[in-house]
Amino acid sequence: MNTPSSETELISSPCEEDLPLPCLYTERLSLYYNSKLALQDLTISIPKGCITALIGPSGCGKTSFLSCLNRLTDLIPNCKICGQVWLEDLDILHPKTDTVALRRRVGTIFQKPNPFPFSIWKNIAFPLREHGIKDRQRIDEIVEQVLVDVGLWDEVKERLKSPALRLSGGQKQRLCIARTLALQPEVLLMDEPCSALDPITTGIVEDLIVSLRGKYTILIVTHNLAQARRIADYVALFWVKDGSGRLIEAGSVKQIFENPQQPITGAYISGSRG
Ligand SMILES: Nc1ncnc2c1ncn2[C@@H]1O[C@H](COP(=O)(O)OP(=O)(O)OP(=O)(O)O)[C@@H](O)[C@H]1O
Repeated sequence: MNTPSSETELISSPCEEDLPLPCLYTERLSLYYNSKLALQDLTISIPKGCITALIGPSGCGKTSFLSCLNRLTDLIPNCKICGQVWLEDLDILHPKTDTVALRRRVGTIFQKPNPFPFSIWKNIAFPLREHGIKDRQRIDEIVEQVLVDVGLWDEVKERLKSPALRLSGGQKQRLCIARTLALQPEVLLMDEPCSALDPITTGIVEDLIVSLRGKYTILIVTHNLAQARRIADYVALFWVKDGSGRLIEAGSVKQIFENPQQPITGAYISGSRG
């Protein structure tokens, strides 16, 4: 996994040679809100088919980084990005990049489950129809498949027409993941997907995320270091330095937790900083 080569004491991962091919790649990515530099010079490659956890204290730019990867930043007034962001051979920041197609390839799961105020079935059918899939039998097949994939089918198959808002928090989050999977993304951006869930439900959603490894490239923002250690293959630590968010260190989960190269990383994972 690449790390920035600027003067900040950043290093390359010793296991770089073993990394799977990158799916996403940023080079000297910086992000401003008005004149405030929120992310500075971030160079990283995200391995394909793996789970990469983004960790770091509040305000260090983890969510802002995710927003660059599917151009949600376009929707934020006075937000400006420079540098490069690639999804395989797609130049994400190119003005001609089709953001609707991009967001289909790069799906987002938010902290708070946000099902539509429709039935369980329609939560999945609606985006499919919006993307041109109109055949009822095909829609039914996809609804069943993605609900099976997220482990929800047996729990809801008798009540597909009942309101999604009546589901429990964990079921809602799994439905939101199913809704995203229905559009066959390549990348899943998950911004603290378990932070609104109790520990048992968190375990169910974590098992689901692990089951998606290999089929999707997953980036997960988490404040839960134990969760990062349990489920991630790779970890990237962000930190605020001189007022802007930086990438401090990125590497395999084993390296970051057992042999961190940077003093800040060691302090953060031991709980003495952050
Ligand atoms: N829309 C916005 N307008 C102005 N500043 C913003 C905006 N969104 C985020 N920021 C600022 O950018 C910095 C990075 O925020 P961001 O939400 O990306 O950090 P984070 O690491 O995800 O934090 P947390 O862990 O608390 O969610 C913070 O200083 C935040 O206040």
